[in-house]
Amino acid sequence: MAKRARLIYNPTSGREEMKRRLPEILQRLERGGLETSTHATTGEGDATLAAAEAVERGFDVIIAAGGDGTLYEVINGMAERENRPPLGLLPLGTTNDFARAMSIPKNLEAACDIIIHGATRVIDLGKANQRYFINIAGGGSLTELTYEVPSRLKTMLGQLAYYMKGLEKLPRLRPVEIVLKSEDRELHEEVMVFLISNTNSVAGFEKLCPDAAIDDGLMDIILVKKCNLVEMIRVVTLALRGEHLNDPHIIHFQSKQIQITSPDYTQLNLDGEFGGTLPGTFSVLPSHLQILVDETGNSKYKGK
Ligand SMILES: Nc1ncnc2c1ncn2[C@@H]1O[C@H](COP(=O)(O)OP(=O)(O)OP(=O)(O)O)[C@@H](O)[C@H]1O
Repeated sequence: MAKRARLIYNPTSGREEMKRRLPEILQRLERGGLETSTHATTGEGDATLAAAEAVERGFDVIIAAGGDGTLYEVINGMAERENRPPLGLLPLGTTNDFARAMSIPKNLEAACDIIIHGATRVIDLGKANQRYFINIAGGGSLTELTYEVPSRLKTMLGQLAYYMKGLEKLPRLRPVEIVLKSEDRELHEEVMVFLISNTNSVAGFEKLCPDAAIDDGLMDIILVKKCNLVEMIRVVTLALRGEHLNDPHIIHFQSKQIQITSPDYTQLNLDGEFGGTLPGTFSVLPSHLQILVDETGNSKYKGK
């Protein structure tokens, strides 16, 4: 019997690619044995409602087509429900960190074939207060830039929009004071940024947390201590090469649960989206979601 799939797609994502390619994608999924119905998201939060509804309706597969923002909303709709079906990804967005971490190609035919093939990998999810994240949670002035870029600008300029916004923000960097408590430590620090990572590749930093594994039941915590602009640029440059962990401005450790408080008003960024403010309790939900992946981990379309 054919499986029933629910394709939740963001029509504005990337360069509105889904608007053009939907018929061809549906046909490919259908031929591969997935009877697929669609939900086009209408705006912020809609993918969360659509994903929750898809679980309730008992679909065999949920497919998130969009960027990391759409994926974040979809996992937030699924995380608290029982009988969560496997989740497939069609990466369309400006940033597809999670898809990249899972070696899911941007080539849509190849990504459809991975979904059709049906191999799954069980992964951890992160929880930040009452919300969930799949890639990374963070805070501090550096992380605020991602959700300041309007969706329309992102569609027009793609990745460039982030960098422009990032450069504009650099002179405004200021540290925040935090108290971080985990199972085995308590830190009082002034930090430029704090990151809590589930995967090892984040926003162009492919070796941000070399030890982070998506299924190890642990989060990787990275703090960048207070520093000046020149030091900050040095840390970022080292981080791009994956050589930052021994820098004196970096604190790095792994944990299952942490609490962070701050006397400063500090926004949280979850997978690139606004995620409330501190105080925050962050934890891992081990083996919480099945992702449809290329089981060889070695797609011939890799990187395309
Ligand atoms: N119909 C819509 N119109 C405008 N915005 C939408 C619509 N549907 C969803 N959104 C919002 O668009 C945001 C960004 O979406 P998404 O991540 O898929 O694409 P992106 O902006 O291309 O990529 P990324 O977030 O990876 O940079 C989501 O946070 C979502 O709330």
